[in-house]
Amino acid sequence: MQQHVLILENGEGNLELIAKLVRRAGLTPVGATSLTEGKARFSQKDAPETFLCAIVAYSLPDARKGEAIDFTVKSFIPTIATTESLDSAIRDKVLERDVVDYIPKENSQNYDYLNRLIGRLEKNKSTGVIVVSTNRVLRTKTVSLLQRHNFIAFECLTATDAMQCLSEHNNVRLVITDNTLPDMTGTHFVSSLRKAFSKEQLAIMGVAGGKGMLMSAHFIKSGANDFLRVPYCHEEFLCRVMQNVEYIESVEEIRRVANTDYLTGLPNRRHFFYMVTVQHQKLLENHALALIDLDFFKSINDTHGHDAGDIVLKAIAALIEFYFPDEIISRFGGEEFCIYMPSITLENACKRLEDFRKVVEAEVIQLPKTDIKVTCSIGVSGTHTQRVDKLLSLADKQLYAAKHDGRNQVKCEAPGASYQEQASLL
Ligand SMILES: Nc1nc2c(ncn2[C@@H]2O[C@H](COP(=O)(O)OP(=O)(O)OP(=O)(O)O)[C@@H](O)[C@H]2O)c(=O)[nH]1
Repeated sequence: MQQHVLILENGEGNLELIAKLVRRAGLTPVGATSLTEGKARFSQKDAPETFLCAIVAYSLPDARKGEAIDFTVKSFIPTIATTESLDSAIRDKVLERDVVDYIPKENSQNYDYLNRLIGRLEKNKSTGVIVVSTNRVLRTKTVSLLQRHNFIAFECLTATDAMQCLSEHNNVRLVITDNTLPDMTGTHFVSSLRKAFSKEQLAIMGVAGGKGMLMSAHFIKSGANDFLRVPYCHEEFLCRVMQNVEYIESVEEIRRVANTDYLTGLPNRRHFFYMVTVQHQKLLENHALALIDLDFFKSINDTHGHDAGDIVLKAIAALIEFYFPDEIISRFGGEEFCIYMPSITLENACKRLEDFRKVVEAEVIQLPKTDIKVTCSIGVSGTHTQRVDKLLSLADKQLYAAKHDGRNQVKCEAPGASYQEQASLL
């Protein structure tokens, strides 16, 4: 919804540079080089809500002392102020206004920070941060800074409340905790949090006042990712928060990429095994595993080209996702997919897979130059075993039989066959 960013910058050069960053973030810049022009451009838009934020120079030709910042703040647009240099007098004037942040445009790294900040403002809307402190002033100030950056901020007075809040909200990426809590010390709280969440799953930032130098080391040794002494500087606080949240997100992204098949977006083979073994530590008696393999896929590649083959694989993956939304699915590699159904009779599994085979057979897949249809062969095993690899090799045997008997069919192992009987056939 909020696709626009209002940019009020000094000169066309600065305006274009920042507009480029905004476009790179997938947003639409609405730019002006004076306050008068900016007001006119703003009034052409429907409402402040259509603006994700405004990036506004402290000094413009017709607004030399921050009047443009006052305008955007009063218009309820989250405002990022820019200044020509790091001047402490101007910094104070900027920060006394209710801005999201301010960026001195003195070097390229500051533009990099601005770039990250624009991206964060959108992402932060779904990112939770818990602030734990009995100090109302500290809590209120911290929450207000977080909200300026669009974070979802939760206030907690005790470690127990914070634990409860964490269990209720799976969007929390950072916990900021004071050291003096009614039910335990902050450092104890950190070490107990670490039993449930690793440093890569949840960032923790300790905050404490006083002059003692040991508190930061104490927090970090207890498992905190970071520490900040109060009263803290506005900019340092926001930089640290951003850095900690970005760290958690980078690890999440690396994990996501490592677990996902790049072409279809389905979980890959390695992640499939992880999900089956972790989510179903004890495999139930009634369960089934199916291997789905496209028929004559090589000839699709040979006839229509490799890109067309990719389109077919993506189409089949989308069908699997649609028809098996609650099962564990995976692209195993090449033109082979796997489905694990943790709680189903073999008979019902085979019925569902036969229905799916018919869906694939009927599906018309659009390629750039023509439409094609494909078929698939499916092997299913429902043997009661705790070993996924055994289940897989039994399903593979059925798949081999389906291919051998003419393809485009589902083969299920004999109902009630024991694992030993099936294994002896291998
Ligand atoms: N387009 C595309 N092709 C792939 C991909 N991965 C594997 N392939 C191709 O999939 C084809 C698999 O061929 P085969 O193993 O001979 O199987 P088939 O032609 O489907 O024959 P049957 O399984 O016996 O019905 C090979 O040509 C691979 O190059 C991929 O990611 N994209």
